Amino acid sequence: MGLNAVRFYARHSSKSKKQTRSPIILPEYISVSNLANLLAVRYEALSKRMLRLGFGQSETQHNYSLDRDMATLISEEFNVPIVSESSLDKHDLFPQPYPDEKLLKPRPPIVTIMGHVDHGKTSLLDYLRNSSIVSQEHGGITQHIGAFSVPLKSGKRITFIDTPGHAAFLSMRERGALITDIVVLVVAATESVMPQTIEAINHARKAKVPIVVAMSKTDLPGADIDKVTNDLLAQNVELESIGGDVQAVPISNVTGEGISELEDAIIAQADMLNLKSPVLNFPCQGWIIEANMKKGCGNVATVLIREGQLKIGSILVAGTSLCKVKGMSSAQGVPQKVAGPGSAVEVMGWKTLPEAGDQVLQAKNIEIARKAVDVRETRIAMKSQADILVKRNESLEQIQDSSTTTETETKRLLNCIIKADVSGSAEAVSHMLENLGNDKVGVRILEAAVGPVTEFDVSRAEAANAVIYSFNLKNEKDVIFLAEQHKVMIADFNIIYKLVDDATERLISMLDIEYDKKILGEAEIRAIFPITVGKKTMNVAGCRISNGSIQRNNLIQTLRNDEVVYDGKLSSLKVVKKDIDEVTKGNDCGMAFEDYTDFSVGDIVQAYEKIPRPRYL
Ligand SMILES: Nc1nc2c(ncn2[C@@H]2O[C@H](COP(=O)(O)OP(=O)(O)OP(=O)(O)O)[C@@H](O)[C@H]2O)c(=O)[nH]1
Repeated sequence: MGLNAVRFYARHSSKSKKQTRSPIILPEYISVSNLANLLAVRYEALSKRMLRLGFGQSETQHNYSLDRDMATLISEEFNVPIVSESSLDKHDLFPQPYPDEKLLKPRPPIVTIMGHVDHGKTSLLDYLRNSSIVSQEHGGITQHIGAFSVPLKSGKRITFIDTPGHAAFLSMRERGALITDIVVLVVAATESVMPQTIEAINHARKAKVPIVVAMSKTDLPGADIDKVTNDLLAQNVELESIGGDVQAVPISNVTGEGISELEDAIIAQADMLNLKSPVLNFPCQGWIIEANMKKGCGNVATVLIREGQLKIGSILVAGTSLCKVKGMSSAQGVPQKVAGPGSAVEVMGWKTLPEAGDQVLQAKNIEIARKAVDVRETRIAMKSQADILVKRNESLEQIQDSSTTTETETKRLLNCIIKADVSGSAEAVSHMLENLGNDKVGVRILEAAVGPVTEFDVSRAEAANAVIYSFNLKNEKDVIFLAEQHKVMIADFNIIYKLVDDATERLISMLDIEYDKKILGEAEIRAIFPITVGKKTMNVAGCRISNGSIQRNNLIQTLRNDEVVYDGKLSSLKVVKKDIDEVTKGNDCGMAFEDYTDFSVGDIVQAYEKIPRPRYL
């Protein structure tokens, strides 16, 4: 039933009621029996009330899932106030809008390197990472934390994400985490544009992230910059050298030639983007780049900071993970006390492992963080409950659908569940059954699966009025017994054509029986006599038998101008005043018909027998 109708009934049925119960939170979907639990009423009481509200019988079943609007209306009927799920939001954490432009400070660009396999992404990242160590005071061994920053001579910095290009970029973009400001597209000048180059271009374009091209392997013979330029043009990437707006820098990851120019190009692009973030007096916000368990450190996660400053002791929430920052270190292994926008730091202190792509938000204190985690967990639980309910409803509907639509106006369907020894035979059986039938009857396969018939198959078959075809299987006695109890047919076969014959017979038996009429005798109505039976007067047809004979119990039809005007039975057959069983050709008799007196002189009365026509597909 429609929501408006329910609303109408609810409005008109509820007297002014005072809400007395403590409020409940309704998920997006809830089953009828779960709603009964939540409302603390018996299922029977709830379904009764629902029927009164105008819900259909099927909508009051235990497993039927109600959407939040419906459940709210019903709950109101029981005086139970509802707290909307959105009220959970007030305990959650959300990214803060940027303050006044004047309070924003320039931040380093965040760069992802993408490109075709073997074109030099890793080599470029290695070169950049090594150069970052060399130029660091506390130089040491770099640790892989998923991102690192390269300080430049100019004092500026670039942060590179160094998880495998495509995967990281895509998974984060899918989660709505647009972390990257610029894509460096590595194209080997020896090979030029390749399929993954095009893919990377498309990803960057979709995400509206500008590209800087790094033409690698220019130290090798065969490097052809013009070809790369033209091939990129064919992909609508117009390089500056031919008047476009995309910067391209020839580099060698082996000699390091061109790499500082590439850094300059990235900075120039970043300047155009005018990347700025709030730093002071703003909660720290960022993204999880990687997370793992580290021996001696517990759960660690790399946080790429976009806004604010992260400090030891800060409280963070990412997804449903909570962290009181115990320690931080850079990709160069340098411990950090404070990290600002554009920095990637490995953070210790996570209670549980967050996921790459989770947004990181700072909470003012641990209570606020805990509440946020709580509401997020509640939301996830509600979502998964809703998903389960929706799935359950779908399968319920499917079963109901299959049982109710077994007989459609146009075609009757034999519902079948096929169980077979191997998938090949399950497929073969379903293929053959699917092809059976005609425009009036056919087979609907609810399931074709491998393995013996289960209790679930039996209950499903019962609900859907289906036959279970079991092919080449030994079924358990318990299941066979259960099927017998529930009058479910398990048709067992080892030979496929016998199975097909069985299904064919079942289909044939579903066809309507059509009959031919064999005329046994014929009479003409020659006069109409009124007779008195008790206090009633009724008309009787005076007939003469012109052909064959007419018996008292024969099926009778009356024809007028060759059209059947009556089809039924005699209520009496008399010769003179005597009841008689049969009158033969040439004799006169009086006939009265069951519920029919509208006959006329000249009508033809025929006695007939119904002969069923043979049925076949
Ligand atoms: N001569 C030369 N060799 C390079 C250059 N860049 C990369 N190589 C070599 O090319 C091969 C592939 O380089 P990688 O950096 O592993 O390429 P990749 O794009 O990271 O490859 P995947 O990770 O497999 O996608 C390696 O043998 C590198 O040494 C370059 O600029 N010049």
